[in-house]
Amino acid sequence: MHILTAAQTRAADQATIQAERITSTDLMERAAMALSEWLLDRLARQAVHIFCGPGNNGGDGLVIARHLHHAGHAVHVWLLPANAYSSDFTANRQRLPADVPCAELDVQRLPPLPAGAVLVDALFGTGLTRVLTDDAATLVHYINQAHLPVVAVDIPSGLFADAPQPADSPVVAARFTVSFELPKLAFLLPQNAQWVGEWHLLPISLDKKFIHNLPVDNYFVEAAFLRGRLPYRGKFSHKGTFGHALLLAGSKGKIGAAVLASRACLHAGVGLLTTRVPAVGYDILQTSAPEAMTLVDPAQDHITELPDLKPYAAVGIGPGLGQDDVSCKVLRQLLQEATVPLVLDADALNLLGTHRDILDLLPPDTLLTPHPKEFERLIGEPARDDYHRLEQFRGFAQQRRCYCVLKGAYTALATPEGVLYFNSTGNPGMATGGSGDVLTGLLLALRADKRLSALDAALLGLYAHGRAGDLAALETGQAGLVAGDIVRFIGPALHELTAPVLGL
Ligand SMILES: NC(=O)C1=CN([C@@H]2O[C@H](COP(=O)(O)OP(=O)(O)OC[C@H]3O[C@@H](n4cnc5c(N)ncnc54)[C@H](OP(=O)(O)O)[C@@H]3O)[C@@H](O)[C@H]2O)[C@@H](O)CC1
Ligand SMILES: Nc1ncnc2c1ncn2[C@@H]1O[C@H](COP(=O)(O)OP(=O)(O)O)[C@@H](O)[C@H]1O
Ligand SMILES: [K+]
Repeated sequence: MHILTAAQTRAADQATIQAERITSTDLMERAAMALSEWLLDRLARQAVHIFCGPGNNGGDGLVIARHLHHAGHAVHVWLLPANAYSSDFTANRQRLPADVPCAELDVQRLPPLPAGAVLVDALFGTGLTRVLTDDAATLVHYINQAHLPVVAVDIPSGLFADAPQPADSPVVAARFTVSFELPKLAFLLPQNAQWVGEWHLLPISLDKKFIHNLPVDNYFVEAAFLRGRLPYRGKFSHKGTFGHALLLAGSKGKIGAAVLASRACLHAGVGLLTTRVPAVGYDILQTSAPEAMTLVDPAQDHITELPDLKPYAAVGIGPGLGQDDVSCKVLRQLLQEATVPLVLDADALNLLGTHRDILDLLPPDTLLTPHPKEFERLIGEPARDDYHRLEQFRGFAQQRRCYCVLKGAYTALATPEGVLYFNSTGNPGMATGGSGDVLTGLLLALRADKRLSALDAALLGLYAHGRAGDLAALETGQAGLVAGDIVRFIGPALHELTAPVLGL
C-alpha cells in the first residue's frame, strides 16, 4: 500500500471525483457513511458527541451525525466557530435534521460532557496547516481532559499527517483513529502512539490507477503485496537448491542467541546451515539445534577466526557475538572477503558503530538489522524525533548502498534507492529477548535462497517474522510469548506467502 502525504491524499480525492464524475460532497458522503457504519458496529446505547471543525473534516462529522441520528442514536453536534467554512461543510450543515442538537461552542463556557459518552473528533484532518492555538487548542485540552473514549475522524486533530510538530502542541488523544483507504506516515511512529491509539482503515474506492502512479517513497506492506512471492519448492529440489548458510553467533553466556538464530534459519527453509560458535557453545548447539552443523572456534568464549567462506551462499553474523576485539577482526575480515549476501545484526552492528572505518567495507546489498538504539550507535548521532530518525535511516541505506532494517512495532526496511517499506505484522508479545535473533536467522535463510532478490528476501522475512509472532501469540498470549515460540510458527507464516505449486 502506498503511504501518501497530505497533499497527495487531496490530489487522490480530486482524481477520484473527476474519474467517477461525482461531486466532492458525494465522496464525503461515502467516506463518512463508511465511518458511521464502523461506529454503528461498535456502539451500544452511548450518547455520541461530535466536535466539528470548519473544513471537510468537520463536514465528515456532520454526515456522521446525520447517519447516527437516523440509526436512532442520541447525537450532539458541537461546532468550532470560524470565519469561513468549506462548501461541503455548509452543505452538510444544511442537511443535518433539525432535531439533532447542534450548537456553536463558546470555548469560555464549554459544556460538561456526560459520563459514558463517546466523543467523535472531526475538528481538523489533513487540511491542518499549522499548530493549533487559541480556541482550537482550548477545545483539544477540554476533549483530552474529559477522559472519555475518542474516535478521531481521519487523523487526531492537531496531528500532522507526515511531519513532526513542536513538543507540547495540542493534539487530540484518540482511542481509535479511523481513516480512509491508505495509512498515514504519522500512524506508524512511536512518538504519535499516544494520540493515534488503535488505527483502522476503511476502503472508499479512491482512484487506484492515480494512486499507483504517484511518486511515493514510503509503503505499508501487507499480505496481499507479498502473497505468492516466495517460490514453491519444486518436486525435484534438493538441499543445494535452497543454499548453505553460515552463521557466526554466540559467546559465553549468549549461546542462546546462536541457538535461536540457527533454529529460525532452519525453520525458514535453508538447505544447509553451519553455525560457528566458540567452544563453549558446542554441546549446547548440537543438542538444541541438531540439524545445524557446528563449526567450533578454537577459542573457548569468543569467535576468533573466520572459517573458509567458499561453501556458503550467505553469511549471518552478530547474535550474541560479543564485542571482543578479536571478534571485531573476524567481522572486518568477513566484510573484506565475502562475495555472497551478508546479514549483520546485534553486536556486529555495535562493532561497526565503534570501529567506524569498517563501515566503509560494507559490501553493497548487505542487510543490517538494528533496533533504534543499535541504529543510533551505528550512525553515531541521536535522532531529534522519529521523523528525523527515518530520514537518517533512509540516508544511511542510500549512502551505504545497503538494505537496512529498523526494528520496532512497524519495522521498516530502507533500500539502497531510499525507499521505505513498513511491515504490518507483529505484536508487543515480541518485545522479549531473542526475538531479534530469530529475525536474523530467518533473514539469513532467505538471503541464502538464490531464487529471491535482496528486496523480496527482506520483505518476506520481516513479514513472516511478525506473522509468526502473531500466530504464536494466539496460542501463548502476548505476555507468555518467548522468542522460541516465534520459531515454531515461521513455517506456517512462510507457507501463507508461498506461490501455489505450478499456480497460474
Ligand atoms: N481523504 C479522503 O479521501 C477524504 C477526506 N475527507 C475529509 O476531508 C478532510 C480534509 O478536509 P480539508 O482539506 O477541508 O481540511 P480540514 O482538515 O477539515 O481543515 C481545514 C480547515 O481547518 C483550518 N485550519 C487548518 N489548520 C488550522 C489551525 N492550525 N488552526 C485553525 N484552523 C486551521 C483551515 O483554515 P485556514 O488554514 O484556511 O485558515 C480550514 O478551514 C480529511 O481529513 C477527511 O476528514 C472526506 O470528506 C472525503 C474523503
Ligand atoms: N511492540 C512490538 N510490535 C511488533 N514487533 C515487535 C514489538 N516489539 C518488538 N518487536 C519485534 O521483536 C524484535 C526484537 O528485536 P531485538 O530488539 O533485536 O531483540 P533481541 O535483541 O532481544 O533479539 C524485532 O523484530 C521487533 O520488530
Ligand atoms: K480529526
